[in-house]
Amino acid sequence: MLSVVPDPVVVTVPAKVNLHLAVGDLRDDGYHELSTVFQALSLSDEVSVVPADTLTVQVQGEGAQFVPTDNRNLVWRAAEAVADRAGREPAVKISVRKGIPVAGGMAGGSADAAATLLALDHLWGLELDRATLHELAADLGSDVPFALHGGTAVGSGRGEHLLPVLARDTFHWVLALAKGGLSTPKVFAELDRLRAEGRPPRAGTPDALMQALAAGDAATLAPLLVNDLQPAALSLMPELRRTLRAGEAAGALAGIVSGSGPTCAFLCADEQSAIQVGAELAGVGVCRTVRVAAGPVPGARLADIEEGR
Ligand SMILES: C[C@@](CO)(OP(=O)(O)O)[C@H](O)COP(=O)(O)OP(=O)(O)OC[C@H]1O[C@@H](n2ccc(N)nc2=O)[C@H](O)[C@@H]1O
Ligand SMILES: Nc1ncnc2c1ncn2[C@@H]1O[C@H](COP(=O)(O)OP(=O)(O)O)[C@@H](O)[C@H]1O
Repeated sequence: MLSVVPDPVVVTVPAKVNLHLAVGDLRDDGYHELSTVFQALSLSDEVSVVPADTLTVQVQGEGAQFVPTDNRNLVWRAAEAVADRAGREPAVKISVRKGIPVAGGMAGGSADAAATLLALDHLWGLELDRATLHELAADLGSDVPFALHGGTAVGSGRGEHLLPVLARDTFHWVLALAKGGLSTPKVFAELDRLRAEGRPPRAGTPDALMQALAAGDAATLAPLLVNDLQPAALSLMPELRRTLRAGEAAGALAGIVSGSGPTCAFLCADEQSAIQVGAELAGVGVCRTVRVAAGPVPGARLADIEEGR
């Protein structure tokens, strides 16, 4: 008898950069109150799911050797959460192809979790509504709802309450991927330590930044990029100062640490400039590798299997 191997459900999901990241005080639940503007970038992971006897996870691609394949992987937890909601066993094989740097401040694990929610919803024909997917996402991590959402959005609370932001046109970025990673909780803890010593200053409101986004004006946007976690990331990884200086010297409009770092994101005037900045930055040895990306792009979405493969 012929056994039919079902087609996998494949979802692509973008990385994010925080254009504005204002970190409030530590809350009783161990999280910091955030006010952030996220933008989804054209650097993505791909998550495939296929029915299997038991839940397994495999990871390949960029930094795969640093990613756990057991229940510490966010895709594992996402699968259990959807299965629980559907009242069934999480009997699937999940394959993750990483393009987003691991522990890079670009929310790769969160992206994979969001992709898994969408993929299993489709595989199991659940037709969960957006609100349910969002609720499952927020339970998995602060950045997971944005990975579902994509585009450009303001996040509040832990980052899980989202409102879309109008961004005209496309912005062009160069990403400098670092040699190691930074742990998100350690970077927040370092910020608390620096603040206890009375430094550094806190970001204000993102009103002017939102106007620059609506106008699609990269030159106006550049000096408004701000990240309260940057001093903490630089304190833990001082060599990032050189990376930031090198990107600006290469012609970027501005450079910023992405989220909790250590990836540095450089906003460029246009695509041509991004290609030039990327090439120059790659040549000066201040990072492991560079990527050119554009944003905003949509959130997690089913890959078009007919056309794509
Ligand atoms: C900093 C940001 C900015 O977008 O992203 P990354 O740069 O890590 O990608 C996020 O807030 C990270 O979100 P995410 O990586 O999902 O974090 P979570 O799993 O929810 O939290 C991990 C840990 O980080 C700290 N944490 C996280 C979010 C927050 N608002 N306050 C915190 O203090 C807490 O110690 C928490 O236990
Ligand atoms: N699917 C996943 N992809 C990447 N990292 C994951 C994943 N699941 C769990 N992790 C763990 O989460 C940590 C943070 O990863 P990641 O989401 O890539 O970075 P960040 O929180 O800086 O945006 C990693 O060091 C890894 O151990």
